[in-house]
Amino acid sequence: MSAEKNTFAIETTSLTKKYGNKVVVKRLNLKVREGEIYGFIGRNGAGKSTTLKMLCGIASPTEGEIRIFEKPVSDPVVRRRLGVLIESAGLYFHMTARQNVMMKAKCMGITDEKSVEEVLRMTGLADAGKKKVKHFSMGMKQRLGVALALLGNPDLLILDEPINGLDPEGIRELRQLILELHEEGKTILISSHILGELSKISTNYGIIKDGELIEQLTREELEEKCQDYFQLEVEDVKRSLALIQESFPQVQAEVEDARAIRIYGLEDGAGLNQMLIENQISVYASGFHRMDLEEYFLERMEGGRQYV
Ligand SMILES: Nc1ncnc2c1ncn2[C@@H]1O[C@H](COP(=O)(O)OP(=O)(O)OP(=O)(O)O)[C@@H](O)[C@H]1O
Repeated sequence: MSAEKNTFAIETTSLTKKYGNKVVVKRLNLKVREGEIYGFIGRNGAGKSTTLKMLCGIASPTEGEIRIFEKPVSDPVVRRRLGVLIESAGLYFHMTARQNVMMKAKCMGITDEKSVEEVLRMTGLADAGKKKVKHFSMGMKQRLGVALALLGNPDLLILDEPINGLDPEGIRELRQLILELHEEGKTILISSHILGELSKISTNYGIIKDGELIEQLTREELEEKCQDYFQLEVEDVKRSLALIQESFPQVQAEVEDARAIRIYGLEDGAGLNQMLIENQISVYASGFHRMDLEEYFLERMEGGRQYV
């Protein structure tokens, strides 16, 4: 993977957007370093698209500041370094892929045909021939949207939900393309609510909930958080917790629901079961689990667990 640098491709300070009285993006301090694939994750309506629109200059912030490559987003130099795929990619359905790309190239003042061929090749559309966009699969349309975003060879790509509507093959192709672009040194911000997919490519994550950035973390930090745990289903959660804390003071235990407890940092699962049984607690089920990334994100977006 390409090396991450220490300069910021995107940095926002207290970025806020209100629609009427509703605050949909709240004081966001988003930081994306050059060379990262930044997975921007949140449920539908969390504020992802609104944030991305502000980053691209499509929507104006109510408050706060945005810097792209350490310059204001309005700077024309910044505009040229930015490629964007947001919502409907602005495709002309009665035209072919090549005609669409040529049209956008013309609007951008790009006259050399090589650039057009290059983005078609990179997105696997060079052989789409005379087929009109209206006959394209969803995957082809998304790839064409990415091709348009790639015109002008931008250093930063902002892709809003590019996986939406793609079949597994389309997802695999897009993933491959994003990884190749990253290898070339591009910084990529990609939003999605499909967590499993993002976790296959992202080097960094930002989790947005109700307009607030509740966490930013690296892939390594995330993997560390997805540690093994021991899960117990017992008849008396409260008494079990007290007994666990007394007998295994080094572990961290948390209530999952009315019957289940999660224990981190435990090595001797059998010993813990034995201790509970000796104390007349019925253990219905127990075993070691590994939290996957999806589970972690869901818990963060649902407001976290209750630690004891
Ligand atoms: N132009 C607008 N006027 C009023 N409210 C809006 C407007 N655009 C978005 N919103 C509201 O802002 C909130 C955040 O929407 P946004 O589209 O940014 O979320 P999202 O995380 O991208 O979700 P989705 O994946 O569903 O697009 C939602 O409650 C939405 O209804």
